[in-house]
Amino acid sequence: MKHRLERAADRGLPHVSSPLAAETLQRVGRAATVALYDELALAPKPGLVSFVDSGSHTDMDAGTFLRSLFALRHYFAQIAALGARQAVFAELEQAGIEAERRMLQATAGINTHRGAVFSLGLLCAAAGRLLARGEPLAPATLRRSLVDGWGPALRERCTHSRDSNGQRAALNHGLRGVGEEAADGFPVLFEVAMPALHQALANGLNTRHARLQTLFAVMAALDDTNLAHRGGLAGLRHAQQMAAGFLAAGGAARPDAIAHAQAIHHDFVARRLSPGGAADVLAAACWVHKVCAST
Ligand SMILES: CC(C)(COP(=O)(O)OP(=O)(O)OC[C@H]1O[C@@H](n2cnc3c(N)ncnc32)[C@H](O[C@H]2O[C@H](COP(=O)(O)OP(=O)(O)OP(=O)(O)O)[C@@H](O)[C@H]2O)[C@@H]1O)[C@@H](O)C(=O)NCCC(=O)NCCS
Ligand SMILES: Nc1ncnc2[nH]cnc12
Repeated sequence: MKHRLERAADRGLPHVSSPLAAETLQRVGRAATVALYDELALAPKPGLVSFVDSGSHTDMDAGTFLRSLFALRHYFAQIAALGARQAVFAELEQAGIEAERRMLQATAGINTHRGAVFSLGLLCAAAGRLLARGEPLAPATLRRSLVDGWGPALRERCTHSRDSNGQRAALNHGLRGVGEEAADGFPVLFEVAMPALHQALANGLNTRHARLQTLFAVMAALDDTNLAHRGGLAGLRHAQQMAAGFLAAGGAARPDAIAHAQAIHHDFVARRLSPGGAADVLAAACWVHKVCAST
């Protein structure tokens, strides 16, 4: 039985000429909504919102995220279709800005998925671009499609500074923000998260534990500007060390992995830390895994 969000996403398909391409683009967009739901549903997640609790957040809960996902249900198929017709970067950006506006309307101004609108949106566009060329979806081809299609525009965009939490954290601490990650074809996604997810599944971990392992691998490696915004450089480094400690102790394969992750969750809540960037990379990894297996 399909989830309500999946059924709603089915109706959001922009016009494309070939019925086969239309169906495939729809699947790509729907997979993004489902991947964001998968990220939300994972628990425990250090400092992050799940169906169990709101982590380090006082202004939002799982219901806020569900409303945001519902508002975004048409966007991912729309931007995949833009990618399929090799739209210029400004068109992708405009679609992202409009989606972000719908998100903020649905959440009464709370930022639930700004990073995901950007990152997963770009990945959906890269998938559309590949499908239009008749190429298969695989992690390496997706990454190449993104960099070949919009890498120079993304690099150029990084040179414009904006007044945002992420930009300020990146500038103050010399970190790589989401813009640089995107311009380089999301190295942490493709070089850390995807290998971690594949290895965990190959080792026989179930989906929940494999996603937990992936989240911690990402947290240990990513310059998550959300962590730096709330906790300064010390907060970011603390979070990275906790994640590295979890992995070094055996990670999600350890029998008491859930209890260990839960203890780190409590530590992050006490410090008001929230790795929203790592959460987005986990969702992107779930999406890559889904679309590469199903198209
Ligand atoms: C390019 C934009 C998305 C803006 O990026 P910018 O660099 O200006 O910074 P932010 O506005 O801070 O947003 C960046 C979001 O990206 C996620 N993120 C952070 N670090 C990384 C990283 N290293 N790699 C990948 N992704 C990263 C993160 O998003 C998630 O967390 C948000 C929720 O966290 P919360 O703690 O609640 O955050 P705040 O409200 O910021 O603060 P508090 O006061 O509560 O503490 C949530 O968004 C998650 O998704 C960062 O937040 C953008 O401005 C832009 O250009 N948008 C329009 C264009 C567009 O989308 N185009 C799409 C196709 S081109
Ligand atoms: N589950 C979550 N909780 C808080 N911030 C997030 N950003 C992306 N996913 C998130």
